[in-house]
Amino acid sequence: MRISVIGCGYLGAVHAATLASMGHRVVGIDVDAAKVEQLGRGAAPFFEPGLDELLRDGIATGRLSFSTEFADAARAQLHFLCVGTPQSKTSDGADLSHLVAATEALLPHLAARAAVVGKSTVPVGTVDMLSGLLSPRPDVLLGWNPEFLRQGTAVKDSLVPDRLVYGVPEDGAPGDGLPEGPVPDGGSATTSATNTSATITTTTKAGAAITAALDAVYEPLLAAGIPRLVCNFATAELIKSASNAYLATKLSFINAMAELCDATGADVKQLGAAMGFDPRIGSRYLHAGLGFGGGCLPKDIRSLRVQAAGLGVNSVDQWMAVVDSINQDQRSRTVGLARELCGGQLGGRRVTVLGAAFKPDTDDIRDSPALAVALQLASAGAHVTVTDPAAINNAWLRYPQLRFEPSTSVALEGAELVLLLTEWDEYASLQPAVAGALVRRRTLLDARNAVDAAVWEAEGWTVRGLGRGRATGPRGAAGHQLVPATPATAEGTRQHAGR
Ligand SMILES: NC(=O)c1ccc[n+]([C@@H]2O[C@H](COP(=O)([O-])OP(=O)(O)OC[C@H]3O[C@@H](n4cnc5c(N)ncnc54)[C@H](O)[C@@H]3O)[C@@H](O)[C@H]2O)c1
Ligand SMILES: O=c1ccn([C@@H]2O[C@H](COP(=O)(O)OP(=O)(O)O[C@H]3O[C@H](CO)[C@@H](O)[C@H](O)[C@H]3O)[C@@H](O)[C@H]2O)c(=O)[nH]1
Repeated sequence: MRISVIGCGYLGAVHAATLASMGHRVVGIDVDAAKVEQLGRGAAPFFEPGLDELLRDGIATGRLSFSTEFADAARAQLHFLCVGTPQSKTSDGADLSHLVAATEALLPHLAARAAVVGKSTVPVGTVDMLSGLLSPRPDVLLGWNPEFLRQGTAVKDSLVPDRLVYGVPEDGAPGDGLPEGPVPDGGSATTSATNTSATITTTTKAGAAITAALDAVYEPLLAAGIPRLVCNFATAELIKSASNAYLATKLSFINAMAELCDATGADVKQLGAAMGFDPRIGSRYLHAGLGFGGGCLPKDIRSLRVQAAGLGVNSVDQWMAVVDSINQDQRSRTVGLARELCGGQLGGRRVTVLGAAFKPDTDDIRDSPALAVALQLASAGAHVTVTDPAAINNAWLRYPQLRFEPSTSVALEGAELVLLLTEWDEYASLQPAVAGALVRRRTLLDARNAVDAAVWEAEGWTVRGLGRGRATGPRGAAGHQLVPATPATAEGTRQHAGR
């Protein structure tokens, strides 16, 4: 099928490349000329394992191209909207201006009976709003197909997703005005609902047509048995928001338990592992630490809050507020622990931060917990050096006030405190003896609970994690906590009493 992908960022570029790998002819459209130029050369404009190869293959076969011109999407039978829906600059809600702009720019170029399918994460009601924008073209199909890929594993997640969700028009809903005629790519107008028992059979003509079109797009995935659920627009919009809200809830739950572990001497790693053996709970997203960041979870739970509050659903509003607040607290708790490990005074201390990306295997620094902590340490007067295997350029462009160093070894030189804030493999597997020879004081705040503290302590390090009980230090040694330059602050004492 001829397909366009509008918006070629972390989601769209991967989506375009994987669709081309499935045999479709794909044109990616983006307003960012530099990004388009890079993608057109088969080079990913961001760090995503496996993407470069997929782009190169797609371009070499002639099936994949990129452009800044919406007119180049005119031959596509199906258009995927993948533009950003960031947090609004003026509220906690989602900024839908990119979606509106992209839809308006696409409108004059839509072929007869083309399909427009959104993948961006949106608040409930967005599809109805876009349907209004597309009303001059009642022949055009509209659907919503939320995406669940994770950065760092985006290629694999796209090629082997857990499920496919199709939001389609229901009886009488906007977008159900499909006139008589063929549907894109010769898809049948009857819905085949054999792929999953969870499929809701749609009876509307437009619903059947968009389902058939998406079935044609995802044919190899459906053939491999990937579950596919067909539902109305509101359900599709909410499935995505609810999924991210649940993941965020699980993370804030285990991080709240980590605080309880610190207050009681329990160990959150053992606690999470033991809980995870229960299949009703599951072990994933129970890794306690500095908390979640990125371009998705934080803004999506805030958007959900705003939606729920607007609808008078206070339970969800309050729930998300607590999840967000626990997550933010992990950052200030980490700064407080750093202060404590520096003897109550961060001013003038040489601190090395390992990690700038919001998680390993990406260069994305959107709402990065690591950088939020680094900034707080710097504003408290510490001399902070940040290192990261992939995200230094992005971080430096965004926060030129911080000092960045690409080499881990150089970054560690002379450090009085090391903070492990993004658990890249190369940090989790650092040799404590090697690192110990570089630093001034062997004190590690492992805010991702990534290293084996006992191994580090055996090399003379004082190691502190989140939720690992009380501070540990090398056996038989006095430890390496700094003597307070000035008495510990009231804030530090209050925050960390009982740990
Ligand atoms: N990043 C992920 O892992 C992921 C996963 C699932 C869903 N999502 C959702 O997908 C959407 C995109 O997220 P992202 O992380 O790829 O964002 P991103 O910022 O990396 O990419 C958005 C792209 O859209 C382009 N763009 C903006 N306005 C445009 C316009 N009018 N026309 C054409 N292109 C335009 C930007 O230049 C940018 O390249 C968001 O709604 C996000 O919540 C993201
Ligand atoms: O046990 C864990 C797992 C994750 N995290 C943190 O949680 C955040 C989010 O991680 P992850 O979900 O892997 O990253 P994303 O790429 O942001 O993916 C989420 O957001 C995407 C955009 O909506 C969705 O498509 C994905 O399904 C959803 O997992 C990161 O800061 C991680 O460090 C933890 O602290 N502990």
